[in-house]
Amino acid sequence: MKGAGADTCVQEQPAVMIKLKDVVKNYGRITAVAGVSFQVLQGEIFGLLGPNGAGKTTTIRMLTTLTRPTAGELYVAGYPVATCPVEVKKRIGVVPQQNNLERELTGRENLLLHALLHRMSRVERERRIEELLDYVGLSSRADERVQHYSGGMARRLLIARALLHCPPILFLDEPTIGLDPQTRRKIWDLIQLMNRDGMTVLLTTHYIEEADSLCHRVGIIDHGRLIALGTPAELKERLGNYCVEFLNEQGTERHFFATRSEAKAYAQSKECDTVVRRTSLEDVFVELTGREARELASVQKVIYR
Ligand SMILES: Nc1ncnc2c1ncn2[C@@H]1O[C@H](COP(=O)(O)OP(=O)(O)OP(=O)(O)O)[C@@H](O)[C@H]1O
Repeated sequence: MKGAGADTCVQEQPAVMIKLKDVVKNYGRITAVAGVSFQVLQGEIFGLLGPNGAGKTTTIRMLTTLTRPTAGELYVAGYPVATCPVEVKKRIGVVPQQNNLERELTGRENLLLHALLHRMSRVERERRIEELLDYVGLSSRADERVQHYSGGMARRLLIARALLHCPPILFLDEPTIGLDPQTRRKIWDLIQLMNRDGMTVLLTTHYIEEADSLCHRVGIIDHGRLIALGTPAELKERLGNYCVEFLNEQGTERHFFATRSEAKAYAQSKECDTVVRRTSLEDVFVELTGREARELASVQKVIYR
């Protein structure tokens, strides 16, 4: 017989905040998303990684009610996106890849405009705008026009705008693209801070090393298909935790091993110079997609006006 105490100690499962089931999106003859299924749990930072044109933005657009899927089901905060778009919109913040701030308005005015669209009361919006300007470090520049903002400042304002109505789920499409390393680090710190405050985060990125250290789980998407899903540690382990790397006539050759001693033994058997190192998430990405993430990041289009 179960004691009363046993019932009170049952651990609650974290809620599923984002769910996709067999989602397809066609644009005419182009299949942008080709049957993707995965879910994101409450409090997770989930990274969607993939080369250009893999289908990441399309996936975010469907989840955030901007594009309808051709087939499949999407749920956000427990609501079906197809039939409850208003309920979904109330519960999500979206940081788009493109800077769509009002350039002629100041940072504060941009936030005010968004607060009015969300029908926030005067008291609430005034409090929340000040709070968020402080949170993203823009209080002293809040009354300057956005056209004078740097790329990093604009990105921080986009994040503040997305958080204005206190959504429990945040979508960020390439939040650090085109930013210098210090600014990128600041944005990632901010994402971690928001996550510590309980927010569920789904983001896309080309900076694989950042996803490696920040995302609890990642999904790798290529040609519209999810080709790997797991924690960064799980994905690296599947490939082999140690890598032996050396140059041949065609370029860099990499071999993966479960243990350091196996990797070292292999390296010693080679006659050329070799490097033995821990496997990175970028190795997983390159092995699965056949493309170098660094090359992809360097050919990104400039997206800030
Ligand atoms: N509105 C559209 N009309 C036609 N084709 C589209 C449209 N939007 C996206 N596509 C195509 O769908 C595919 C997936 O595009 P998507 O923008 O989702 O990729 P992505 O992974 O976000 O790429 P990136 O890293 O470059 O942002 C691409 O082939 C793209 O050209």
